[in-house]
Amino acid sequence: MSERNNSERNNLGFIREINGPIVTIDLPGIRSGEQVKIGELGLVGEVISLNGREATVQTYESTDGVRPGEPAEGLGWPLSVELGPGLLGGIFDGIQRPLEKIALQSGDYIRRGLSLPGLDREREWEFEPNPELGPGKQIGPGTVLGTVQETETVLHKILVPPGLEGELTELAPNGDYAIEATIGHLRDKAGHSHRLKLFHRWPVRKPRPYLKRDDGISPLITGQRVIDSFFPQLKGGKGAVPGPFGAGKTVVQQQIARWSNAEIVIYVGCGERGNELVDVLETFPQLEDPYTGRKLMEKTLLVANTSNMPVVAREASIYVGLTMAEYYRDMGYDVVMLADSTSRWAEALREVSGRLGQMPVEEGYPAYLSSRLAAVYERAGRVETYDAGPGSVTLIGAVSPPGGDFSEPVTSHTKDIIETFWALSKELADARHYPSIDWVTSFSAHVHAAAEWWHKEVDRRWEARRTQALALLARDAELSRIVNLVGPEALSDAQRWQLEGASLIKEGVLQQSALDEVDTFCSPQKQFALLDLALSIYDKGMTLIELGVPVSHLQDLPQLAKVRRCKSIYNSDQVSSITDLGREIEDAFEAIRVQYAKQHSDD
Ligand SMILES: Nc1ncnc2c1ncn2[C@@H]1O[C@H](COP(=O)(O)OP(=O)(O)OP(=O)(O)O)[C@@H](O)[C@H]1O
Repeated sequence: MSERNNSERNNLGFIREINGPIVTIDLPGIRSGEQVKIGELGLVGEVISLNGREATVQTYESTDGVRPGEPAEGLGWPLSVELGPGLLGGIFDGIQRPLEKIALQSGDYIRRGLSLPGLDREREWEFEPNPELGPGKQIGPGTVLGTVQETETVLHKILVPPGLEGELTELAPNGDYAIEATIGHLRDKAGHSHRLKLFHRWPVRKPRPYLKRDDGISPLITGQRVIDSFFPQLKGGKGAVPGPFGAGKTVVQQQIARWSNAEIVIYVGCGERGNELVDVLETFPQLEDPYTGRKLMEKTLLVANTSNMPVVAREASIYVGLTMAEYYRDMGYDVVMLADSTSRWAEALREVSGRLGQMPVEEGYPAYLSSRLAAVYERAGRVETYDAGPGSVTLIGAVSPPGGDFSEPVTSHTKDIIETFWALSKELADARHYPSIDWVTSFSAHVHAAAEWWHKEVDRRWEARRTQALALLARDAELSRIVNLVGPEALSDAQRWQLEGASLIKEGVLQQSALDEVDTFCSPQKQFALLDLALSIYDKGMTLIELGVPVSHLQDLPQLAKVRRCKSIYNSDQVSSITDLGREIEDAFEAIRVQYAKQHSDD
């Protein structure tokens, strides 16, 4: 794996056969998973299978024009990324080449074989050594050697790379250092000295180690009501956003990137259509971090496959993103990684497997689709790091099922793996009900765990209220079917009030416009206040209806319209105004009750 090994080997061979992005090479001593350079152009590739000295390579750049007989070179290490300061704010391609630098060197179209390191070699960073360390201290993987202020808002911890352990013999003083400068020395058990730098490399397909899994509970608050209050996600959880074309996947992901309480955001655009990617690349740098007022990119990095990279390159980009996510997790940060979309990633698997002549199982996908998907999601989690407290990677994958059919293999396997499923619905999107997360087909395995947090931090009735709202929505679906069959006249007053209650939940709580300045974010306290408001009105109204008050008396109340608009009238700091409105309506209901009782006694 080390560069030293590489120079000791004769690592030159030649190309035998080319089958699109799959290239067979003849190279004695090559290892499985090794990174290779293919052809005169030096295209980037990775060995995916070995048969003696013959290796099958998956290339991440187009092999057009490359011929058998051209050279193939083994680099001696697996496909790896560079981890150190300078990642945040960056836009990388699927193999961590910095896209902006590439554009400067080779224009908008990436010249094939272009080899550029992920991290800037020139830039200097002010390193502040860890005051608790000094010569003679025993250090190991993940020990925090010191810090670098990577962006205005993110302090980058410089970690001892996994695999290194021993005695610190020297640690550099405070000062400005480029990433390749030596900032310390470590002597291992065998007496070998290792140089420590501000960065290290890590193979993308190997999950980074940590001390242990951590089962602490902390919800990822996204500020989106249908997510937080109905289908909550915990930090370190695995989620999926499946949705048909145009149902709002991008907006959901952007809202999470922007508003969630994650400290680092990694967005991997693995092979969505070119124009969408352009949209992301243009939008993200404009977004502001509402918590700091600074650019969102200060805590964000983007990985984007460019359209001139072959489909198989999408396969690597998820691992590239995940490795960087784990790296920030190891610094003790809560990271959210958005993968857009895992369907396109799976298509890359399908293409490679087809070219390798493997037996397709479902719709052309290989038998290992589900285990690969599971292995990707397995890298999410909340962990206890070696030296930086708890950290987490929350992985949220968008899924774009062809024709919106959720029974297709990628969606159905994903559903078995993840813990939160935010299913976008075409019907809701067509009705302009946003976010179009369908409350019938979506689910969260985190509800009880999240309830602990909600009950402690917000209100102990949270879980009961959530259950009641979902039951009312289910009742609404049943009643709507009856109305469609026999018309609204067939409904009793109580049933009509149930429809009214469900509509208050849908319009007053579930619908949330990302474009509304006030409503784009909703604090947990405001979320609960809105939910409680809608349900309290429903409960009180039902009591009156049971006493015989006609439903129209209640439906005519002018305050109900305000309940529907409340979400965009009051911001998250004005929760008491929402409770006041609740009281006002309660008084109005009481007046109706008194009047009704009086009428009855007069009769
Ligand atoms: N929460 C929201 N608030 C307001 N408008 C929304 C919301 N979600 C989606 N929209 C509207 O729906 C449009 C389509 O959303 P979006 O681009 O996210 O769809 P998509 O599912 O990502 O599409 P694709 O299938 O092309 O990836 C947006 O441009 C916006 O007008």
